[in-house]
Amino acid sequence: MTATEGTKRPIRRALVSVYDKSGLEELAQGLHAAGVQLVSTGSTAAKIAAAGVPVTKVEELTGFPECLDGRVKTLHPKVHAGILADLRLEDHRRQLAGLGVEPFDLVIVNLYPFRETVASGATPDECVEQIDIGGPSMVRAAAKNHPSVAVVVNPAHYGEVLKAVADGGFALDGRKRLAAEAFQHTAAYDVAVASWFLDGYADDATFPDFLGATYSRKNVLRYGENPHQGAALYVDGSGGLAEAEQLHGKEMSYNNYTDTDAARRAAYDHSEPCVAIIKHANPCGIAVAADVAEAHRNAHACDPLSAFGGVIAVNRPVSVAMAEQVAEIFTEVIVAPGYEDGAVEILARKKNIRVLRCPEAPSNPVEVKPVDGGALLQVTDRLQAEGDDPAHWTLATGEALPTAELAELAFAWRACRAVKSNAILLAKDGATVGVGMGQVNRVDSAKLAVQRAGEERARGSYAASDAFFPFPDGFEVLAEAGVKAVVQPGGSVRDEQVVEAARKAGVTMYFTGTRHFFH
Ligand SMILES: NC(=O)c1ncn([C@@H]2O[C@H](COP(=O)(O)O)[C@@H](O)[C@H]2O)c1NC=O
Repeated sequence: MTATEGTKRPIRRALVSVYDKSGLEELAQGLHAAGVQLVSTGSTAAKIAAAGVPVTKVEELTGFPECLDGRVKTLHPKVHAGILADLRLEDHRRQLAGLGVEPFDLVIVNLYPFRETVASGATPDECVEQIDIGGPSMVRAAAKNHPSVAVVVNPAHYGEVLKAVADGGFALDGRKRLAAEAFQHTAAYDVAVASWFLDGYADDATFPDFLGATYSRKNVLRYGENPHQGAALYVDGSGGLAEAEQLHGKEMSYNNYTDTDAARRAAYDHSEPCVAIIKHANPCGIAVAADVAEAHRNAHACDPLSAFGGVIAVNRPVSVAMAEQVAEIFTEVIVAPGYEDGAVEILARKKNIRVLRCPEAPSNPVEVKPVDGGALLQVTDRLQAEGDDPAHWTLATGEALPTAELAELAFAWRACRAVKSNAILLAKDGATVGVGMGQVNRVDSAKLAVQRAGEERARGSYAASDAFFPFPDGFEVLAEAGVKAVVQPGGSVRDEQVVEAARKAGVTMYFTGTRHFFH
């Protein structure tokens, strides 16, 4: 560190203009007690004065009234020259003196609550009024001029400010840190405003011209997908898994997050109580039932070998009965919208299981996937297509299924979506019994599903294929195993051959007209 970097700049004059007035009185009193002169805007100044602290109003400084409903308050050369003068330069100091402008050493600003106003459902005009103009201008000016000025955008730092003032001011590294935070603050603010414009005003809003997203680091993870990869978790402020409350267990790992995300995606695809058990982003079991304990038993029974060390997601609160079952099985993570009284304590008998509460269902309307040099944006697949409703399926061959059996096939279809392509899934009694995932041809996925189910469970099961059968061979594997019915999108140039194979085998086949690749 050079002498200049270590040298503190004393704070004698501060500009304070804050929307969020928490901690303001204590701050103003502390600054005043340390001999700092305060200059402030409208209601900030009023609150400071009410706390018994002398304060100069910005309009007294500028000689120009705050006007246009607050659209112009601090946008004045007397304010901005006072913030932007590089006090290391003799020439800037001389110019300020000539202009009769006094410099600011400290700028404390926080902005109009634009995002909160949008979230409240306010009208476009009300939202526009909450686009702060003067605030970001001061923040950016002060942050640019961090060699001379300290800028504070977060009331959580007021204690640190008072301490620094008492200690002779901030050193350069402290001012730089505050400046970086200030630019992050205004950047995130501008992204929110820019994104809102696209949503509200652009005609092709689904695929905006500009894709802006800002994240703040929540925590650094031990490592990434592999131990030689560094990793950290970032949040976008919308809640969800990234901000789930951890009620017990070891720190979440990178792979825990990706598997938990996949598990929640699978569990929330069903409206009945559902449990999904995931390993390496693929299901080792998904089941729906009258209650979560039964759903868990059935999901676990699908593939108990693979469920060892799995990640469990539930779309309902975890009951005590379910917690007792889970506590018997080595489980990496369990995530649910809530837990019955006593359930967490039961789960916590195992030291390492990570117990998460995440009240909201997954809700991202779009998915962004990075690719080299850019990103792909797509509308999230939420089983929202017409073909996801059995009422819209086409009977390709065989006897139409009675309602209860059609529901079995519909469960298989919905569950199949959670399986990495190529996906073949066998289900019985509202539970998966055999899952074939991630193969580069559909025949192998079918073989895997049948092999995992075993002869007995495969016979009479209901099968789903995430995409059409390009040839009859994949279907024939299922027919030989004795499946009762198959649902698949249809649409292959060889559909006729596939349907003919089903007809010959006496297997009912439905077409959905909808595909659910998942990569
Ligand atoms: N227009 C301006 O010149 C201006 N200067 C500061 N502000 C904002 O006004 C707020 C503080 O105003 P008040 O002290 O009246 O509560 C702050 O959030 C600050 O960011 C302004 N408001 C909006 O742009």
